[in-house]
Amino acid sequence: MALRLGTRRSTLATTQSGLVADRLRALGHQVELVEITTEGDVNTGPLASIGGTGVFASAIRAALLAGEIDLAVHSLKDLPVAPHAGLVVAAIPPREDPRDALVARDGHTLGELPAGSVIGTGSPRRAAQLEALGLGLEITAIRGNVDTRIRHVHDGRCDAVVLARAGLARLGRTDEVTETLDPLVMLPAAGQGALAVECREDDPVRELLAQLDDADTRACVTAERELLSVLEAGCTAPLGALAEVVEDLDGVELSLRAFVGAPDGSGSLRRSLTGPVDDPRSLGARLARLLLEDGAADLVSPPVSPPRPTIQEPPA
Ligand SMILES: NCc1[nH]cc(CCC(=O)O)c1CC(=O)O
Repeated sequence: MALRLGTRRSTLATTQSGLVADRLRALGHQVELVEITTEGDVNTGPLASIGGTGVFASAIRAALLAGEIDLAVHSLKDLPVAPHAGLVVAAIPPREDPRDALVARDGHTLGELPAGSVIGTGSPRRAAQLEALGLGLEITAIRGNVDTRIRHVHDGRCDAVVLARAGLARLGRTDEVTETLDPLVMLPAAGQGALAVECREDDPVRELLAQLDDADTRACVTAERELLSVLEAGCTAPLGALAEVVEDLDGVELSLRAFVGAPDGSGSLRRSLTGPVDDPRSLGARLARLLLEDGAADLVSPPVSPPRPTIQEPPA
């Protein structure tokens, strides 16, 4: 019997699902794609107001638990960090380029865009990092699929947009990229560029899917997601995180860099640490604690002003 792979209908989702289906077919399995409509596809309001990026995953997870499909492919960055009861991420295949990319008018790089240029992004993380550069760029909120967002630049509605390079690569659109943003300037979302292959926890298909897992990618995204989870940043908070397997004088290590910004661009923090590749969780947690010690909590959720002391009326 063919494995039923549940996917969202967007071109990016079906392309990503197709990549995983092809890998499974190459291992000798039959796979059929089952299209599922999610709330995030139907509702075009700002993501934050319709439940965050988790809206993309929830309908698909329900179909998995109901036994309507056997596996699902998610963009890992859209998958909530909390484990889902009854489900397991059976494989994290090799990651695509995790960096963000600029698509700007006239082939411009970020540095070439004059002050006052309009940058379209619906991502608080991208907006906060653009603000932090202090270039006088104007951020305007946009949503929509990759094609729609690129069209905003060709239409002249935006001078530039920022997109995940991985999405553009999978769709064969990297020719639109005018600058791939160095992580020193723009840290990607935790898990960006990576896919998550999910199935039911007790399904034997789990073993088969595990063959698609890439150990280095899993270590990197585990560190990034642990950081996210400890910071309790939630899916729309301005947080960037990138882990990489690096080789230094001591041998192979995991390097983790993070950015936390205030939603209004009023402040930001960048920190980095390295740790052993075989303990990515500790690295993520350590960097999260360092950021918290240095004031990240005030950026992630600005402290509410303490209630004014009230004068107690003496009992009558
Ligand atoms: N939030 C939408 C989304 N989810 C995954 C990708 C791109 C692919 C990836 O990051 O793996 C995108 C588009 C984008 O951010 O430009």
